Amino acid sequence: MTEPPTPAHDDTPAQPKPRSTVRSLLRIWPYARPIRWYLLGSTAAAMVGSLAGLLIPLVLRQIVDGPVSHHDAGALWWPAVLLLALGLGEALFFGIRRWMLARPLSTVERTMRADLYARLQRLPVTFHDRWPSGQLLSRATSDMFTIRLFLAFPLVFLIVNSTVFLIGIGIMFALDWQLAVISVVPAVPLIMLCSYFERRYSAAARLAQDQNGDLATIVEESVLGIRILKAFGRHRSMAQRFRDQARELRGTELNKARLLANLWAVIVGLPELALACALALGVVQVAHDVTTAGTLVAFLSTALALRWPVESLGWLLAYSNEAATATDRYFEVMDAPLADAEDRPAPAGDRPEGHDGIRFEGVRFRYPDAPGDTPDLLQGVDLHIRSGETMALVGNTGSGKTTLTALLPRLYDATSGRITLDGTDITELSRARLRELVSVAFEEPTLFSASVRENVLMGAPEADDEELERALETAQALFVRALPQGPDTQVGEQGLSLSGGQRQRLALARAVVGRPQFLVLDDPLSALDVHTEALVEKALRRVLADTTALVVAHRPSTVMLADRVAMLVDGRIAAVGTHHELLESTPAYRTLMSGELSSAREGSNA
Ligand SMILES: Nc1ncnc2c1ncn2[C@@H]1O[C@H](COP(=O)(O)OP(=O)(O)OP(=O)(O)O)[C@@H](O)[C@H]1O
Repeated sequence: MTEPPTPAHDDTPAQPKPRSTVRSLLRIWPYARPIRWYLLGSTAAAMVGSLAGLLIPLVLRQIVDGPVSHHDAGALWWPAVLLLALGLGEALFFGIRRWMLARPLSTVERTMRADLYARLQRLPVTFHDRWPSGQLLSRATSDMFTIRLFLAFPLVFLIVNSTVFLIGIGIMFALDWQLAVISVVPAVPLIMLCSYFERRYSAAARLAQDQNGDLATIVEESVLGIRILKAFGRHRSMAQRFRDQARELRGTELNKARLLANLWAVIVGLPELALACALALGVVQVAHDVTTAGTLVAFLSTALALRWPVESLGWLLAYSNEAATATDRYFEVMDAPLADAEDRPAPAGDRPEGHDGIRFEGVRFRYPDAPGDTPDLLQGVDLHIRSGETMALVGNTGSGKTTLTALLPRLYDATSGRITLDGTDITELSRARLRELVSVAFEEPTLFSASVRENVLMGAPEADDEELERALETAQALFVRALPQGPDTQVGEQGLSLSGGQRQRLALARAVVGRPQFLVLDDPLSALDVHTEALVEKALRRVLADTTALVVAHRPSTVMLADRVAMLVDGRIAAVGTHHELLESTPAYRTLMSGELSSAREGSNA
């Protein structure tokens, strides 16, 4: 099993902690509360149906001690009609129980799932960095299903069956206390066994559900990365990984089945043994006229009617346990802390004043799961990007350029130091406001299963067609016009496949459509051919003229878009200046640029 929750971080528990099944299940109550009357009605219907079934043995006693022992066939009519009515009543009320709950339960499931999705959207990137997507997927699907099923069956039947069991035992004591004592003796070992089983089963259930999540992660990764897997001929090894994971899950499921089978054997076996003893004693009692044959029949029928409540106990306990585990897994996500400012109301006057541009002051950063013995990735970055200026950010691979740009829209929060936009600390802005001000285009352009228009207008939902057109023009994404339905063509996973360069241009259009005050571009032209790159650069210059921008650059052509260049070395800004100044003054910059130049040349020669 991969460790969905990583121990080092506080928003994910290291290992499933020992927990109380009841306490876990109680957490579903806020969701179940709106349908409490349906739950109550359904429980009442099941109770009436079960009690109708429990009355049948008493009618049998009347039949045996009356018409049967008196050989009076005529007197059989009414008891027979009563038996039929009780049978039909039992069936009818069980039907009502099912019918009452179906719709309300699907509402509970929908609400819980919607809340989970909303939470996932609000949780910080650090959370998503450490949780495999399959784990989240299985929480949103199979765990939700388990919880719904718990509310539909085990919850209702744990209440109904326990009540029916107690009433049935009461009837048995009323019929014959000696036989009843013999019948209830197995209850003591049964209770002890159930508590032992509960502990073992709960650990196995948790393991199985986590392994299910891991399996979902493998499926998801192989589907998303199918091209890479095929290109590198790795589909067999991936299939082997899947088989290994599936085998582990199978082992855990078999262990669960074994535990359940053992419990079931005892739950069924012990009462049968007790019943056999009661039957033997009952026959002796009837032979000595201590009790009537009708009473013995009624006693045995009641004992047999209680078989289902007792036998179902194992299944109900097992299922309740799985539901408790599913609830724990659900709330692990719901309880994960949101980023600080998410919960903070936006302060009044939520708008930076002045024209100070972007300032990084002593900014330090390390990823929460970075090994303890490694130095901070950013070790005190000081950088001032003047208002209206475009600053290129260069540095070796892995030096932290992307990370530094991710701090601006607060995808991650700086460990210390501060970042200001026109003089306002970004932590004092609401995230919504911050993300209106700062627009980003990442190196990996992600498109969603939606139309081109929807994908681009994510950057400014209220923008009109004219602005959309302008953004597409700026990003040299006019290929959109030639798509089957123009900007309304579906793209992304469920739609038309676009080339890397086309996707990158749409991502760029998304970043510029809202004419943002601050623009962050992470190597925005890396997937473009030389000709398109020149066209995009030309249009981009116009956009950059009106905004304050930080552009991660790997190629000299991208560096040329900028007014000045900052060089990131060992977590600090080692040099700032124009491209030509740095070429003259900074040997490391010269090396970096000549490296990039030669690799660019190699690339274009290839
Ligand atoms: N989400 C993450 N969690 C932990 N470590 C990360 C994460 N993202 C990046 N890193 C690490 O941080 C370091 C810097 O990564 P970053 O992507 O910022 O570098 P970069 O300068 O943009 O590199 P490149 O030029 O190759 O794009 C790398 O060592 C990387 O392994």
